[in-house]
Amino acid sequence: MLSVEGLEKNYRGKAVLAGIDLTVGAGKIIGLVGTSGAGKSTVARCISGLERPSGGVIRWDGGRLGGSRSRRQRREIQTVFQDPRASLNPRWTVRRSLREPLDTWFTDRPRSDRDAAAASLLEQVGLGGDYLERFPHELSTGQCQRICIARALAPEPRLLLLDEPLSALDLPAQAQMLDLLRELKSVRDLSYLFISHDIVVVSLLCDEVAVLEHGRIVEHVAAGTLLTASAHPHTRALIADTPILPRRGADS
Ligand SMILES: Nc1ncnc2c1ncn2[C@@H]1O[C@H](COP(=O)(O)OP(=O)(O)OP(=O)(O)O)[C@@H](O)[C@H]1O
Repeated sequence: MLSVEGLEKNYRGKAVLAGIDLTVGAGKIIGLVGTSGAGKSTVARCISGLERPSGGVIRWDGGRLGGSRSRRQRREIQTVFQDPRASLNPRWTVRRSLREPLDTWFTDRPRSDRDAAAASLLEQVGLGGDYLERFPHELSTGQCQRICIARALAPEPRLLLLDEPLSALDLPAQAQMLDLLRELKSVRDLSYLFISHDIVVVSLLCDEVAVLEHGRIVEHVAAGTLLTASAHPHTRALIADTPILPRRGADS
């Protein structure tokens, strides 16, 4: 489905991405983990078309994803960003935020179908119809992120780029969001590129994980063995820096 080959990005002559190779197959959840500044969001912005790569090739179903993209290419890859409040228009009700992508992508569908689709999207992200008339300031950050996910799902994408979607949320909301992402993937035909600085979260959600350090992928690991059998020193350092993991030999 998605393949990234030798992706490079320079900002003012400084290499931020130095040859990234990444594949997201159908139905897969691929994690991209790294510390702040490693280049994770730059990868997402290049895939989504917000940034023009300095080198390398991005392919979608074998076809090149360049600067100008087909309507189908734009519809099939959607992004969810880190800060849900910044992603929503504060003056729009939830109904309007959900109708906007439906009206953009499905002008051919009757208005009643688009109304029904907005209500259905809301239900799929675990919020009832009484949220339709609310504004973002009347919602929790977790509820705002659910609306952002519903908006991303509205165009019926095949791939979601999830760029730190949990980092604005408290721990209970993060756990609920992980459950929601698993559920959505199982009921819709979706793949995820899940970007996070949190190695525990990626190990819980993903099938495979790429570890990014200073714009290079230093290791690709099966998520099931990420915390126990990863070999690269940077991955071990990320694990060691994670406070909620019990330390071997620590006082109990
Ligand atoms: N538009 C830009 N112009 C110049 N430098 C940039 C630009 N965008 C990102 N950078 C630099 O590129 C590097 C990677 O940034 P990026 O946002 O991709 O990292 P990240 O891993 O997503 O970090 P974080 O988790 O903090 O967002 C950083 O050093 C950043 O300062």
